[in-house]
Parts: sequence; C-alpha cells; structure tokens
Amino acid sequence: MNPGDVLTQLYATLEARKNADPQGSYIASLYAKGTDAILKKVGEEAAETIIAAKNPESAPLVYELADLWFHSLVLLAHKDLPLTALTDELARRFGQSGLAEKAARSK
Ligand SMILES: N=c1c2ncn([C@@H]3O[C@H](COP(=O)(O)OP(=O)(O)OP(=O)(O)O)[C@@H](O)[C@H]3O)c2ncn1[C@@H]1O[C@H](COP(=O)(O)O)[C@@H](O)[C@H]1O
Repeated sequence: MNPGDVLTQLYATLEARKNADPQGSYIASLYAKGTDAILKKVGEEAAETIIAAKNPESAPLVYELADLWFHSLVLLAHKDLPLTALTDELARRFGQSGLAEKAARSK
C-alpha cells in the first residue's frame, strides 16, 4: 500500500473513532481518557523506540516506530488538527537547508 494512502486511511479511522464507544475501541478509549493519557502513550512509545533502536534486529524498531507514529497521529486528531497540518509543515521544509531551519529556530 502507498505510504500516503496508509496515513490517509488511518487518519480517517482516527476521525471516525471520535464518535465511537470507548468500550469497543482502543482509540476511542484514549480520546475518553484525554490529552494527558495520550501524551503518556507518546512518551512511552518514544522511550520504547529508543530501546528498540539499540537492538541489532530491525523488526523491534519498526514495530515501536509504528506505535510512536500511531500515537502521535492520535494526539494530532485529538487536538482536532487535520493530517495536512503535519504534512504541510513537512512539505514547507522541502528544499530548505536543515541548518538554516535550525538557525531560524534558535532566534
Ligand atoms: N494502528 C493501530 C495501532 N497501533 C497500535 N495500536 C494499539 O496501541 C497500543 C500500544 O500500546 P502498548 O504497546 O503499550 O500495548 P498495551 O499494553 O496494549 O497498551 P496499554 O493498554 O497499556 O495502553 C496497543 O493496544 C495497540 O493495539 C493500535 N490500535 C489501533 N490501530 C489502528 O486503528 C484501527 C482501529 O482501532 P480501534 O478503534 O482501537 O479498534 C485498527 O484497525 C488499526 O488500523
């Protein structure tokens, strides 16, 4: 499946789960718990990604990165931001020098 299609389809599911029963959906249960619970999952998955990256096998890293991306997208959706808020920001950076971006942030 095309990477863009995967993200678009997953994000449509994340939006649809805003009207779902928390008893029947992990995503809806996270929304119901609120922002702090989602932030906790993002933090946990980031830590698990760091640990997995130290493993010589690639599968654990891919698995944990998928969890991290998933929970980051849950956060974006919970904040009522469209997926394009994220992709537009990444696209804006195309063609820019990474060092120039770094310098602009330190002002
Ligand atoms: N891509 C995912 C996805 N990736 C990870 N996860 C869940 O994220 C959680 C990861 O947390 P952990 O690794 O800490 O595992 P855990 O111990 O079960 O988590 P906790 O209960 O402790 O929070 C697991 O429960 C995973 O099932 C996901 N849950 C859902 N999706 C997608 O969302 C769709 C709809 O999900 P639901 O609405 O929740 O059924 C699914 O069909 C998938 O396409």
